[in-house]
Amino acid sequence: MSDAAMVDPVVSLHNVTKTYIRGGTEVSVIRDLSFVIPAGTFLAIMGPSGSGKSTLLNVMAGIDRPTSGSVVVAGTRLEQLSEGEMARWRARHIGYVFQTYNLIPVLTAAENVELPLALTHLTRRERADHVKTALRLVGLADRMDHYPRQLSGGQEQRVGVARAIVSDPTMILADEPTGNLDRESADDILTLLARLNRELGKTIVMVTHDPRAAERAQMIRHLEKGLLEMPP
Ligand SMILES: Nc1ncnc2c1ncn2[C@@H]1O[C@H](COP(=O)(O)OP(=O)(O)OP(=O)(O)O)[C@@H](O)[C@H]1O
Repeated sequence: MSDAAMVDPVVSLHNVTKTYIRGGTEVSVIRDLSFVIPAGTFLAIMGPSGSGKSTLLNVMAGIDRPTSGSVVVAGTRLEQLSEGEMARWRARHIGYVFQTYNLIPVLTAAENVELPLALTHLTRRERADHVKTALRLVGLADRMDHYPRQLSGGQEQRVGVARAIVSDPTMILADEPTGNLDRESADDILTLLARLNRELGKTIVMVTHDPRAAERAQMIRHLEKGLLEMPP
C-alpha cells in the first residue's frame, strides 16, 4: 500500500465488533476488525453466507452501529453522529446498490433516481440535471420515463446504480449487485462499476459470492466468521 493511501483512507475501522443476541446468547458477527480502505479502491468482499459481509457493509454505511470499536468514513467518526446527522451524512457520502434493486414500482426511472436528492438543498432544476447525468452515465437516458416493470433486470439494476451515484457520493457500497442477474447483465453492471471507479475515482466496496464478479475488483478480501483475511 502506498504512503498516500495510508494517509488518505476513505474508510478506517478500528477494533470493530458487532454482536447480536440470539436465543439468549451473544453472537459476534464481526470480531475486532481493523482495516483501512484507501481512496479510489474497488474492493470486493467475499465470504460464506452468514460470515458478516452485509453487516460490515452496513457498518460502513452507518446503517448498523458497531457494538464496540470506531468507524471513520470520509473523515467522520460515525459513532459521534445522531440518527438525523447520520441520515444527512449518508445522503452526502454513501451510494448503496442492492441485490434486488429496491426500486419503487410506482415511480419512473427518473423519479427513483431523484429520491436520494430529497435530502439535499438542490433546486428542482439542479435535481433534474443530476438525474439526467446519472441516467446518461448508466446508458439509460432514453428510459427516464419508464417504470421498473417496463425494464429488464439489468436495466433496473442500472437505475439502481444511477440512484447510487446521483448525489456524487464519496463511496459506493454494493451488496451482491449482480446476484439476481444473468451473466451478460452482470458483466454490464460490473463494467459500469469498474468505469465509475476508474473514470470518476469512486471508491467502491462490493460484497459478492461470485468469484467472477470479485475478479473485476482491484482487491479481494475474504470474510470468515467475522474476521477479514488480510494480505500477507
Ligand atoms: N439484526 C440482526 N439480528 C440478529 N442477527 C443478525 C441480524 N443481522 C444479521 N444477523 C446475523 O448475523 C450473521 C451475519 O449476517 P450477514 O447478513 O452480515 O451475513 P452475510 O455474510 O452478508 O450473509 P449472506 O451472504 O447470506 O447475505 C447471520 O448469522 C445473521 O443471522
